[in-house]
Amino acid sequence: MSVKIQNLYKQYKRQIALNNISLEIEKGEIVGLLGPNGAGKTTMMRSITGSLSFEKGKIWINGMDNQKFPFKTKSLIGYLPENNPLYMDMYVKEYLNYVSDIHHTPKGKISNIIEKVGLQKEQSKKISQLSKGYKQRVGLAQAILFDPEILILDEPTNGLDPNQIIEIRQLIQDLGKMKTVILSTHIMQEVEALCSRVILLDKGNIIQDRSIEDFKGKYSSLEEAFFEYTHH
Ligand SMILES: Nc1ncnc2c1ncn2[C@@H]1O[C@H](COP(=O)(O)OP(=O)(O)OP(=O)(O)O)[C@@H](O)[C@H]1O
Repeated sequence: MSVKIQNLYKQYKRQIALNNISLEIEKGEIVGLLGPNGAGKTTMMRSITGSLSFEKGKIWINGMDNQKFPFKTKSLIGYLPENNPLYMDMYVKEYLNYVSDIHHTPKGKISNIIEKVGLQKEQSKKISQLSKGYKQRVGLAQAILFDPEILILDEPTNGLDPNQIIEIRQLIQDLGKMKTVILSTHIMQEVEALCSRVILLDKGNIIQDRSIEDFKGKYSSLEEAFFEYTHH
């Protein structure tokens, strides 16, 4: 099992963000993590990456408890956070060199990754000078640079133009052939194009966890299914 969560409970002051959720994700799955605003998606992703502490429950990454083995489990996960925090004053290559140092990755891999995410023409620019879509590509590059087994992507195509969306989706699809991917998005087309399974969170609870076909069920589209499951 790539990711296993048992009875995960997280509360921010009086706000329950995750209410005893449990799930298992197999190696090689591309799972769509859906839910209305405030459902708990980012909280769940940050808990898996080990960047957020939680009150109750356990998370295992490749069988290792992520609270007992924070360094080892972190080294298995590439994470593209929602707001894609980057060092704006750094140049693209300089930043990727820096990330590569942190993960002790061979420097030779950087040019390969730059090519993979389509940053060749922008690689000598300062990050602050890049368009939103290219900043997103730098975020993806840092997430995959150390070849993690698990990728957690929070709205990866947010802010990209239609051409870039197609390219990045293709990249995610390719990555999904070798890796476990957890993808949070509000774009149902993206879920349809990439995911085999959907996990739907609402108010901190998992209200659906099934194959994309079963999730769609009797509804005419994923949008309609989402609406029916979450509109109360
Ligand atoms: N640092 C925080 N302090 C207090 N409450 C928080 C904090 N972070 C999140 N929350 C609350 O926890 C709940 C879950 O938030 P979370 O960001 O995980 O939702 P989300 O599903 O990622 O939402 P979105 O789709 O809007 O990004 C929300 O009610 C949110 O207001």
